[in-house]
Order: sequence, then C-alpha cells, then structure tokens
Amino acid sequence: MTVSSAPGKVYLFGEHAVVYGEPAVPCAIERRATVSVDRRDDDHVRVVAEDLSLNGFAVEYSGSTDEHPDVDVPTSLVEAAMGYIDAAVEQARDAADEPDAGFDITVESDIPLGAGLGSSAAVVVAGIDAATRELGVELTPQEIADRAYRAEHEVQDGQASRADTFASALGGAVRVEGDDCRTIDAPALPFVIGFDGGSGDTGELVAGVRELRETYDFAAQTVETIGDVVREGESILAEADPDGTPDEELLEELGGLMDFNHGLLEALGVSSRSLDNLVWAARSGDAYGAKLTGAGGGGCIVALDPTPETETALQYTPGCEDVFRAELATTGVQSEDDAELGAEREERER
Ligand SMILES: Nc1ncnc2c1ncn2[C@@H]1O[C@H](COP(=O)(O)OP(=O)(O)OP(=O)(O)O)[C@@H](O)[C@H]1O
Ligand SMILES: C[C@@](O)(CCO)CC(=O)[O-]
Ligand SMILES: [Mg+2]
Repeated sequence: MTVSSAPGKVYLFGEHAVVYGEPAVPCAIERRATVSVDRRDDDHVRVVAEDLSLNGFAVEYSGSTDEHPDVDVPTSLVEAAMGYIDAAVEQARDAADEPDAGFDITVESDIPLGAGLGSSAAVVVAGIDAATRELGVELTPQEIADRAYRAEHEVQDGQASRADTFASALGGAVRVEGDDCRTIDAPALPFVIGFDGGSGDTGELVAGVRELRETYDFAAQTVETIGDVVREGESILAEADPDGTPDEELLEELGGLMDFNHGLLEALGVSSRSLDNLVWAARSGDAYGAKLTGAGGGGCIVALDPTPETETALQYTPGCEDVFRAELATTGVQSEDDAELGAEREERER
C-alpha cells in the first residue's frame, strides 16, 4: 500500500482574480487529506471516502471509473464526489503509462469540503502522488502540481487556476500568476479560521464571476483591483523578516489589505450573509483583518490575530460552526508510507 498526504490552504489574497491572470498568494495550512492506494489485479477502481458527507450522506462507492458506482444515493452526488478522484487516477495512469491500472483507494481528510480550504486540491495532489508511487513512478512536487492542476481544470470545466494545487503540492506560502508559480518567503502569520458549516460550489461561483466580468467593465476592473491589492500585499511580505514573529505594523498592513480584498470579493457576489457575519465578528474581535477564503458562497473566513480574542469572538457568533488556528504547512505533498507501516506494526503487536 502507498499512502500520501497533502495540505489544504487559505488565500491571504487573490482568489477568483487569479483565474484571470492576476497574482494570488495562497498559503498551505496544517489540515491534510490522506490518500491510501493499493494496486488491483483488474482495471477497476474502488474508492472509499470515509469522511465524505455531502448533504448528510456518507458515501462509499465502487466500480470502474466509466461505470456508475453501485450505491444507494443519487448518482449526481456520487459523480460530484468521484470527479476529483477519477481525474487523479487518470493522471497517475498517464504518468506511469499504464492506462488499465486498477486501484483500491481510501480517502481520509480533515479539510472541510467545499469550504474554501482547498479540499479538492489536497485530495487530487495526495491521490496522484500515492497512485503514481504505487505504480513505481516518482514525480517531483512540481510535476504533481502540474498534473493536479490539469485534473482540477478538467473537473471544474476549464475554470481553475494553478493556485490551490501548487500550494498543496509545494507547501508554504506561494505566489501564482498564470502559469508562473513559485514559493515565497513569509513569516508565520497568525491565521484564525471561522467555518459557517456551509459550502459553495467552486465551478458555479467561478462561472458567476466570469459572467459579471464579461457583462460589466467595472466588474472587470474590480478583478484587476484585486490584482493591485495582491501586488501591494506581496511587496509588504517581501520586506518582512520570514524568520521573525510578525510585528504589529506588518499585521496591520496585511490585515487592511485583507479587508479591502474581502470588500471586492463581496462586490463580485461570492460572499454570503454568514461569511460577512463571520468577517465582521472577527473584526469586532480585534482581528487585524478578515476575508473569505477560496471560492466563497459559504464555508470559511480567514482572519489575522495572534491573541485569542478573534477566536473567542467567533466562538460566540451565531452560525459559526467551528473555529481553529491554522499553522502554515511548510511541507507540501509527502509520503506517509512510514506512518502506515508503523500503524500496521502496532496493530500486529496488539
Ligand atoms: N475527503 C474527501 N473525500 C472524497 N472527495 C473529496 C474529499 N474532500 C474533497 N473532495 C472532493 O472535493 C470536492 C470539493 O471541492 P471544491 O473545489 O468544491 O471545494 P474546496 O476545494 O474544499 O474549496 P475551494 O476550492 O473553494 O478551496 C468534493 O465535492 C469532493 O468531490
Ligand atoms: C475561486 C478560485 O480562485 C479558488 C478556489 O479555492 C478558483 C481557482 O483558483 O481555481
Ligand atoms: Mg477546490
């Protein structure tokens, strides 16, 4: 068995605008998806997504990728759930030049689904790494990022940037502008995440922004303005000491830009009443700044606050389902084979 994990992410700045070539700065966070892969003798793919619940369904499905899986839930739900795994399997088969390889796959994840923390990218990145290694092929994190991007691009109907998948594969803070992806130095920022328990459909939200942008010049300009906010944020980060604790001035500057970024996303129609509520709760809890993260529509906000005040404010906000601090994940995709061996050994010894 081959096991890999990959982190989710928050956007410090730039989601949505990054789809149209503006720069963005996502940061990988210590919430991971873990994918275990066993090669099969036939060409079937069986997927167990243990903690996948969509609208209250726990889904376990099996079948070859081109047949309908045999489960007692609406096909559309299963197809939505299968899409990213299928795409990862196809990328692994292609990378190993083994078009008929079959797998048993288990997905476990502590990243809430569709909530702006990049669960899809983490599953695809970890899935491609585990499945290719199971077929005896070692890809570099950059190659995995590239294949994971192609997988997300396909599932999201051609509407995806390289940001989520690159951050998940490489880890740390990254900067993405079109095809130009690089890791950047950043201090350990005090991220606080608030989760409203909801989710948004990335494909639909991206399509909504695309339509606004094509209809109104001012919407196109709003997208460009997000790019300006990101460029300003980057220049501030570039001057910060990556090894030091972020000082008040830095947090104030970055927080102010996060607030501005959230306002522009709101204007583009991708926030929601509950996300706005959490953003305002964080700000009144003394956060330096707060914004939605990821595609929006529902899900998570990210705030900057080294003190416990924002966490407390969010905890007492109606509609806030979960609050947690998120450390920057300095490691991107990684092998968990040793952890798996350790668990098997423990099991045998019991
Ligand atoms: N644990 C999991 N098991 C199986 N599939 C998962 C799992 N986590 C995520 N996925 C897949 O990813 C989809 C959610 O991806 P989507 O892009 O909509 O949201 P996200 O990546 O969490 O948020 P964002 O893209 O805004 O950061 C799920 O519908 C499912 O197909
Ligand atoms: C909304 C978006 O910018 C981020 C989703 O996490 C889409 C993408 O970059 O593919
Ligand atoms: Mg996603």
